[in-house]
Amino acid sequence: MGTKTTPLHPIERLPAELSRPEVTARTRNILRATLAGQELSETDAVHLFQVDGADLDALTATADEIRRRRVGDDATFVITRNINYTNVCYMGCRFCNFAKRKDDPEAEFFDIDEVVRRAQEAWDRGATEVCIQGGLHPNIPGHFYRDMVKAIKRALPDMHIHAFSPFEIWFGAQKSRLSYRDFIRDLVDCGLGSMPGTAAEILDTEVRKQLTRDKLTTEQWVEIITTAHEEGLPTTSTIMYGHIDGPEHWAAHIALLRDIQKRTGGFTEFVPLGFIHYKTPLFLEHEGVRPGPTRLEHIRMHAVARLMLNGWIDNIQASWVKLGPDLARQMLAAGVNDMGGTLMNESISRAAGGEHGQEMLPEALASMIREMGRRPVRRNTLYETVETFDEPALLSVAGGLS
Ligand SMILES: C[S@@+](CC[C@H](N)C(=O)[O-])C[C@H]1O[C@@H](n2cnc3c(N)ncnc32)[C@H](O)[C@@H]1O
Ligand SMILES: Nc1c(NC[C@H](O)[C@H](O)[C@H](O)CO)[nH]c(=O)[nH]c1=O
Ligand SMILES: N[C@@H](Cc1ccc(O)cc1)C(=O)O
Ligand code: SF4
Repeated sequence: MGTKTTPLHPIERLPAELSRPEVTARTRNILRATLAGQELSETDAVHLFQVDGADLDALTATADEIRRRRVGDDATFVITRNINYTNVCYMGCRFCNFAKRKDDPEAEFFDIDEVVRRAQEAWDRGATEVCIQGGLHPNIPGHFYRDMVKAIKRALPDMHIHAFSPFEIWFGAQKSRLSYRDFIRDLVDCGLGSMPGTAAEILDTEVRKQLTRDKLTTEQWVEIITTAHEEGLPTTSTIMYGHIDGPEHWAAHIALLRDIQKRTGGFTEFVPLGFIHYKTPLFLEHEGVRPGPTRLEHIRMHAVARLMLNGWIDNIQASWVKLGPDLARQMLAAGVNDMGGTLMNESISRAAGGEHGQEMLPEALASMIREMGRRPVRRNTLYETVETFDEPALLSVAGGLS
């Protein structure tokens, strides 16, 4: 773990967009240095997070080129089902409208049989993964997490269980009176396959104080993620952006993820999660909170992440449930090589007013990928190929993004 991965496509190619006279010298120099293999600094990332026009075209073309060199033209997705076993939660994150109180008519709690039933249904529909996350329900006993993992594995030994954010790990460890390490080790022994790197939001103390009362601190998030990686448990990495945050926070957040990856090598991917604002207390009750990222901010986030994480995290995922299918597809030209999962069910974005549905069928994801001139590949959670789609790619590669 922690070793730089070797590029798949070492062929050098300078994107034509870099030579256009309208591109500013600063942007051109940063992008050339990055293409030559130099690490993108936080300061330069902050600059790139704000570029427009020809500079933005040069940024996306560079991200696209680095994507091609690192992972080629395949674009992946996974058949997975979200199981949000409870929405009962008292942590009071202001950006979250998923959480409900116990006596709320919309409060939900699935017992373990129901979780297994949903996993079985997913398996019967071709899923290789279940993505399990939930609220921090005060009545959950510490052994609930291990019982759930064991019950799914008993019924479906080959199902990959991608479950429990660092915040749920914090909660479960506390309830079980175990250290993070012992709690995680036990879950791995029971069959946990990987963890979502959610609860990251913006890894900055000041921003976190405003987003949420009691959420895990930056230091605790890093400690739990690092412990998981040390125990051989891979995790994803995420950022939730477009509310009270800005370019400095984004650059520092991704630099922190890069530092962790240099030490552990445990991140499978980076997933930018645009803030869905509509029904959230954060947006409705506070002045000056932005209504999620703009289209250009989405493009810059995926592109700059590709550049900053070059050589360290090869998979940059677009979340269709946050972006919508149209924008998610466009991200494939801005550094993205993964379209995430089919999901089957989705409650978190929907509760916040998200309008992009609950499920994307494999055929729909594959045709989005083909429309961008790329080859669809169904993967498992660990990015191993499960199925390739051999129809010839359409030649109509979409043009510039800005
Ligand atoms: C809802 S929580 C579930 C797991 C656990 N309760 C936790 O907080 O880690 C999972 C993640 O959903 C994301 N999320 C919640 N509300 C959101 C919103 N309005 N827009 C975008 N992402 C959101 C956050 O990144 C959060 O960490
Ligand atoms: N489950 C949600 C995802 N992505 C999860 C991925 O599909 C998959 O579990 C991961 O790629 C594992 O490798 N993204 C969202 O924005 N919302 C979800 O609910
Ligand atoms: N994409 C995350 C999971 C996730 C789930 C729900 C969300 O609202 C956001 C993200 C992961 O696989 O690690
Ligand atoms: S983000 Fe997670 S911890 Fe925070 S309120 Fe929502 S469900 Fe609870």
